[in-house]
Amino acid sequence: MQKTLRDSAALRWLVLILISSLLFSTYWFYDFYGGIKGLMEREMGISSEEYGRIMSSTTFANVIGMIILGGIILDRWGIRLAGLVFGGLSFLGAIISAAAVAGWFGDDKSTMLIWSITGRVLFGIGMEVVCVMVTRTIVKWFMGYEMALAMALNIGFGRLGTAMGMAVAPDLAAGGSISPAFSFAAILIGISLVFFIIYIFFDLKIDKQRSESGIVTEGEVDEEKFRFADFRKLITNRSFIYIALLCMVFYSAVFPLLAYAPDLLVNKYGFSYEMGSQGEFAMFGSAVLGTAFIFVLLLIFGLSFSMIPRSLKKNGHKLLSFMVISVLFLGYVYILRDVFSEWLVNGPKTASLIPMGTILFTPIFGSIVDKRGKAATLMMIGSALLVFAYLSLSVFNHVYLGYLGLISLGIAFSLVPAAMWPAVARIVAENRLGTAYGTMFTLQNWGLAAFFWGIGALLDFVNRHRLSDIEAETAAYDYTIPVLMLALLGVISAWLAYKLKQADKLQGYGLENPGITQ
Ligand SMILES: NCCCC[C@H](NC(=O)[C@@H](N)CCCCN)C(=O)O
Repeated sequence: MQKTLRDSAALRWLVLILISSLLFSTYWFYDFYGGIKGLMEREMGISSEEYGRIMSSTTFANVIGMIILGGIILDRWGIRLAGLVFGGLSFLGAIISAAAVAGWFGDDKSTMLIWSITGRVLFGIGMEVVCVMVTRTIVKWFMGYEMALAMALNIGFGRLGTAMGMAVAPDLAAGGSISPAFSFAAILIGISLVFFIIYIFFDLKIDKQRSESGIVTEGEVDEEKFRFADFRKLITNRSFIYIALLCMVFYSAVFPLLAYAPDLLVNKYGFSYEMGSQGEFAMFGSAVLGTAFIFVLLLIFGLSFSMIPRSLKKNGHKLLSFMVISVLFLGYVYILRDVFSEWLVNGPKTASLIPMGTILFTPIFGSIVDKRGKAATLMMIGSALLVFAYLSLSVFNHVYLGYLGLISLGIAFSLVPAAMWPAVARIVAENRLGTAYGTMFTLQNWGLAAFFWGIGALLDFVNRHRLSDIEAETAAYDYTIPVLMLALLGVISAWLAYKLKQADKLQGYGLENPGITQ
């Protein structure tokens, strides 16, 4: 068969980097609010419920079908045009939000609130369709190759955006105004759109090659009109129903919590919003140096290890690698103990370690799905871990159990997405993936709308007798009930993953089989 651009590994990964920049910037904008919740409340004069309303507004247009419409448009217009239009929409929404908090439309609370919500609504439509578009692009380039790993790395870029947004936003707002944090996040989206424009050249070229070699092209996909019968077939497919419901319930338990996690740590365990005595830059410097050091050691280890002849390695090499990597990791923690001791008492920085951890774990689990399969089982384990995480963070009060809860949450947040998104591409044909992901994201947005707002509203409600003390900073929010409510979502997720495994056995999509076929 004639080769196309996607048969070159280097080009596949380059394309992944180009399109993932959009995920990095839009996830940054989506999640950086969590790092400055307290500051936003003080500067804009809003309550927890109103903060929840702004976060929840990201989903307002999506709950009434905007992503499905976006997915259908994507399936008809193709990646290039849809990417530009919806990427541009997310940029516009971000600019409006930034202008709102800068007081461009007026500096009274209700004007700021209305325009912040307007910006988030537009941003929400754009970012979700961008996410569908990026996922479909990965399928186009990686199907039959390392698709789960590519999706996991792509999610890793997004998580890096989430983590950095949460961790850096308080520093950007440190001058006493939240406005720079908003402008910076909006500019990032603009820069990533430039990367997407570069990608368009590769997309044009591969489509030309695919049509020359008789493979179905974007153009042919576009010509196929969206048929309602396809949509009906999709939403009556048992495996698709379970995976879509799992997507809704699982993400409702995770994304909203991230928007409150820094505040939870500050209020429950007495963490702070400010950094300690050592100074940001000294700490940042030692973190970068320490990380560079560990990479050099790993490189030396990798190189010397690859020189050992195969016959000598046998089974001992796995144990040896594990031991060396553990020692290096402990050394890393030891060298950076000052950095960690300051970070682990800071709410936004500690919370940012959750998405940060997933950057490492999601590709590891993605690679396992590629090579060994077990996607449905991994989704069950991930959901069960969520239950443990939320019990630790709600009914118990010990800070070490809190850390353990955060680690479990990070692992769950890596396991389920790493297994879920490639699994959809097994259940649904490539030219209907836009509609399938769009449907899943719509359900997900229903859940997010309820829980982004619901946590804030419930928080205000269960703390209603001490709201004035909380405002005067003489009392703290009690997060027990809102987090316990999320543990229940974990139980439902585990059940849905189990039902998915059963449905797959009947329908034979092979979700438990390895993904690499070429
Ligand atoms: N290849 C990407 C697959 C989707 C990953 C998934 N993203 C979503 O669910 C988005 N609808 C919402 C993103 C919100 C960002 N905080 C994910 O796991 O991130």
